[in-house]
Amino acid sequence: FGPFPYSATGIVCRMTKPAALLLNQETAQVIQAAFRNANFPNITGEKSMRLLGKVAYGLTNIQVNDLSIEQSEVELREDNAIHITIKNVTAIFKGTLTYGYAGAWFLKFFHSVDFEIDSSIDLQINTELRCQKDKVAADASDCYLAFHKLTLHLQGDKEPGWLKQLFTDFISFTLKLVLKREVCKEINFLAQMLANFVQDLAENFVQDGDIKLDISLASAPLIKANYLESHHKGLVLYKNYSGAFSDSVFSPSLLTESRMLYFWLSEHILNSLALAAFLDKRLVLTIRGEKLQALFEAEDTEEQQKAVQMIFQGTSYNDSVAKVWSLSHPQISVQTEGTIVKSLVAVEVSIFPPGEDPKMVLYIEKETTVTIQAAYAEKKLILHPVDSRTEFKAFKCTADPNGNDPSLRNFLQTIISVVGIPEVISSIELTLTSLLNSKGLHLFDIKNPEIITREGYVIVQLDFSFPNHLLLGFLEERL
Ligand SMILES: CCc1cc(Oc2ccnc(N(Cc3cccc(OC(F)(F)C(F)F)c3)C[C@@H](O)C(F)(F)F)n2)ccc1Cl
Repeated sequence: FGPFPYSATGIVCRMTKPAALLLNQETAQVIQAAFRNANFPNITGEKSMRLLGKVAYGLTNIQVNDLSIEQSEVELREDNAIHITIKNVTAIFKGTLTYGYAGAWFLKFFHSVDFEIDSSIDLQINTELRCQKDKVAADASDCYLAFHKLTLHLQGDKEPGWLKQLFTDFISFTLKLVLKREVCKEINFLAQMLANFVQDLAENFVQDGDIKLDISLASAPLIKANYLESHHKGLVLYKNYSGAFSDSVFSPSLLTESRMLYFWLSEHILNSLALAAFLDKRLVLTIRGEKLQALFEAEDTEEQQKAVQMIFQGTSYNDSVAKVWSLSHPQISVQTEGTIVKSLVAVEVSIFPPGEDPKMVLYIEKETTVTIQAAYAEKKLILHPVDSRTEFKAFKCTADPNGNDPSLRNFLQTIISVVGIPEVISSIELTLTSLLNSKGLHLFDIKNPEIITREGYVIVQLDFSFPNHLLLGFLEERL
C-alpha cells in the first residue's frame, strides 16, 4: 500500500525536541498559574481521640502563598504522550485551622488559629495530544503529585502536640487528596486552554477577509522520541468555494530534525490561495505618478523617449494611470528552482488630459511565467524573481492602431519584463509582509528561517526564541 495515505493533509507542522525544551522553560509559569488558580475547598472532619473524645476540625480558605519551581524536564514518548517531570516544587499553603471538642463534661471548646503548611512536591504530568472534533486536544488527566514534606505550622507557639499528631496522621491524608485533585484539575484545564489558544491564534493567522485556510486536523497528532507532528487539512475556504483535497503526499522523511519548527505545505494550497485571491479581486495593481514614470523612464534611450511621447502625448504622469491585473486564475506550481507562477496578465494605460475626457492609450495582454524564490529576513518577506518569460497575447495602442511600429512593441516588451514584473512582485512582497505582521508574526523571535521549495511542496523551517510576554499575556488573561 505504500506510505500511509496522507492525501487529506495539506499542511504538516513538526515541533522537534529543541522546541519542546524551549517551550518547557515556560512550563513553570503554567504550573504556577495552576496552583494559584486552583480553588481548594474547606476540609472538615472529626476524629474521636482517646483522651479528648470527639474532635472536630476544619481547614478553611486554604491558599497557596509562595511557590518555587526548580527545573522541569520534558520527554516526548512514542506512546503519544508528553511527559513533564517537575521535582521539588516548594509551596507554602496558608489558611485557618479551627478545631474543638466536646469534653466529657459537655465542655464545648473551639479554637481557630492561622496555619502555614510547608510542602515539597514532585509533579508528574503525562499529557496526551488527541484529535477531538478535528482539533488538537490536550489531555493532562494523567497527573500525579508526590509529597515529600507536608508540615503544619500553627500561628503562635501554642501548638497542642495532639493536634499536630492528628494533622500528621490523619488530616494530611485528606489534604494531599484535595491538593492533588484541584492542582491536577487546573493543570488539565490550562493544558486544554493552551491548545485552544494555539489553535485560535493559528486560525486567525491563516485567515484574511473572506479567504481562510481550514487547519483542522486530518489525523491525530503524532509523537516520536525527537519530535511531535500535527497533520492539518489545509483546505482553502473562500466564501462558499472550498478547495478540493490535494493529492500531494507527505512522508515523514521529507522533514529533518535539526531545526525547532517545520511547516510542510503542499503546492495545492498555494494554488488554491491564488485562485481565492483572484476570485476576491485582489490581483489588481494600479501604478501612477512617479512610480509610472520610473517604469517608463527606467532606461533613457531615444527609443524610450519616442515611445513615451507616442503613448502619453505630452500628458503628465500625474494625469496617467497604468492598471495591471490577472485575467485568469494564476497557476502555481512548486519546483526546486522556486515557485512558478503562470498567469495571463493585462496592462492598461489610460491618460486624463486636463479638460479632456480620459482615454485608454495602451492595452497589452501577456502570458507571464515567473519563477520566484522566497526568503524571510528582518521581519520582512522577500520575493526574488529568478527567471521570467512572457508571451504577447494581445496588443492595442491608440498611437499605433495597426501596430506596425516594432520599436514601440520592443520597448514595451523590455519595460514589462525588466521593470514591470519586478514592480508587481515587490508590491506582492509588501502586501504579504504587512499581512504577516498584521497577524503578529513580527512579535515572534524567528531565527534563520529557511523557505525550501521542492517538486509539489514548500518547507518552512526555523528556530525561535519564545517571547515570554506572549505566554504571560495568555496566562494573565486566565488568572
Ligand atoms: C500558524 C502556524 C500554523 C498552525 C496550524 O495549525 C495548528 C493548529 C494547532 N496546533 C498547531 N501547532 C503547530 C504550531 C506550531 C507553531 C506555532 C503555531 O501556532 C501559533 F499559534 F503559535 C502561531 F499561529 F502563532 C502552531 C501545534 C501542533 O503541532 C501541536 F503541537 F499541538 F501538535 N498548529 C496549521 C498551519 C500553520 Cl502554518
